[in-house]
Amino acid sequence: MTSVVDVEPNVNSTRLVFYPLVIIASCVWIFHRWQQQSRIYRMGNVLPGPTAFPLFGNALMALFKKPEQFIQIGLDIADQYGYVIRGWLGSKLIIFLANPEDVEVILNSNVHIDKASDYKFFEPWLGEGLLISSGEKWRSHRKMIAPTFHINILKPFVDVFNENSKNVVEKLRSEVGKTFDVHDHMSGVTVDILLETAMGITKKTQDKSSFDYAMAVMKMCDIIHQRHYKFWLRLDFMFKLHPLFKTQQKLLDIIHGLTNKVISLKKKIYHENKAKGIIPPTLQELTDGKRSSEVLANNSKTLSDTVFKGYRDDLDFNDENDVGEKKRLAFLDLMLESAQNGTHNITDHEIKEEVDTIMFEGHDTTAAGSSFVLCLLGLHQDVQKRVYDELYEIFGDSDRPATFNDTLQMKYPERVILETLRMYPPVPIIARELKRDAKIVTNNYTLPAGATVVVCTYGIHRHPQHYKDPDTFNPDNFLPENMANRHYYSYIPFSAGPRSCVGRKYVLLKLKILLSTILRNYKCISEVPEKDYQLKADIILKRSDGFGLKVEPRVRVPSSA
Ligand code: HEM
Repeated sequence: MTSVVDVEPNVNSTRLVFYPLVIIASCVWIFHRWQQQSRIYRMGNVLPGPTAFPLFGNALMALFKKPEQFIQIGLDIADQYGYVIRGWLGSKLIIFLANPEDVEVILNSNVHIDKASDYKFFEPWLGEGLLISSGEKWRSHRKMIAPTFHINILKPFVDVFNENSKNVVEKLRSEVGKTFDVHDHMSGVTVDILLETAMGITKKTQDKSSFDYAMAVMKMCDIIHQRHYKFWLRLDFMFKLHPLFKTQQKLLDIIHGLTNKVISLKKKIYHENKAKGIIPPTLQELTDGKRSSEVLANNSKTLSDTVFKGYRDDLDFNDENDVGEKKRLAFLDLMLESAQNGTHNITDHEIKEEVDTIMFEGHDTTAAGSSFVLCLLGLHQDVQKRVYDELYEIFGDSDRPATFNDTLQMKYPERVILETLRMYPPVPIIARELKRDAKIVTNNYTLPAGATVVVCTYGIHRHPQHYKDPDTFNPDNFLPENMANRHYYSYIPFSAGPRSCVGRKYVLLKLKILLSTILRNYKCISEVPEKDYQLKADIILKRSDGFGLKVEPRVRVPSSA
């Protein structure tokens, strides 16, 4: 028989568990009811999407999943629900869009330009640089930075691209006969080129601090990636308790230390030169040709200029006065000049934020894009042969560096680059936060203010409605006749509209020079079929199995010889 004394502790412990559970369940229920009344909840639930659970929404779908699984999960959900899908991350409404007409409504708007809160992980590094800023600050900085990517500013970079491409060719000699990860080389050369074109730090003037900087940029990218897919690191207070936080602080000291040092040095030189009467050309002069008698015919339009002509951004409109080669100035020099001569009101701190932004945006995206191109060419030998033959027609068996005009002749290599960015867009999604309701084309849905809109670039690029055999690598997708009836927003590797990528022309020019130099010197071989690529989509699309490649020195004869 149980005594009264034995029963009491059991009853007490049951109460201790039972009452808090009832209180928690009631709170969840009240919260859920309150949420159901809210405008965003009512409007969000009009949209199709998987069943959501109180408190968690659809967040549990991501539990215990690896970043490598996200793309397939996304594609499966899209198969089930279509072009517009709603998801709840707790009480946060996320709307995924994959219809180019809907995407145009968002990306081509001057209203829906605010970045989603997920970009906040960049803040300690990039501050309020162009990538994450919004409102008037973004508008005025964009106005200043877009012209620094004018074709006249980019042309003198051809030498930088050539020199650094030659360096990669030299480094690859030690890899002949091995399978190696080509991304390491693409990442290294990209940082070197950025150091020179963004800050004016040449290979000759590079010292230990620029090497440390390059390493720090690569490691910072990795930390930010981790914060995106490890959900416990997303919370600031958890991140601050993690050892990665201390590492981040050290890396930021290195990165900001160098940017600040270069800015003060450049400013000093600017003032010394000014005292001697040496005034550098203004951005306006560089782009409209006032300081040049050399005027080239404006025949430098490429395939990409046609592909992107429906974007309606501010990059094509500023190339009208194409006046030929000019003095080479880094982006930082141009910003300092604009600040010093009073054309733009920008502080040293803001210049630092913009230089850091260019270093980030220009690095991982380009390294991933170029690594994909080389692996795909290694796999599709027929395509590589065609690329090489076209290069042979331009360069013969010479070892001369590429000129800007050569890049205009590289038609098939350009199609290869565009097709690679279609199948493997380095930025696989773009996220915006709606500050106002947005009416889209599909079913006339109204997306409520407060929602996060995710543009599914990867999904759009792989949709059979826009590309026949979307999973087959086919550079001829970018033949004019095949592009003619395609919606402009069915190809958006660089985003589109007012917030499109300012580095678009820079990167296409750079990739043509880098890749052609490598291919003129090596034959690439890759044995991993595309179906075995383990695609990892966090911020930048990469292969978690690495970008394995083999190279063989090339005998410079046409492939038919
Ligand atoms: C293959 C290489 C590249 C790809 C695929 C790419 C793609 C993109 C995309 C999709 C965006 C929009 C991001 C968003 O709205 O969330 C963007 C923005 C941006 N990109 Fe790139 N990018 C590349 C290279 C570069 C380079 C080389 C630079 C600079 C040297 C650069 C500078 C920027 C900047 C500053 C922005 C922010 C523009 C703004 O918000 O106004 N990008 N890029």
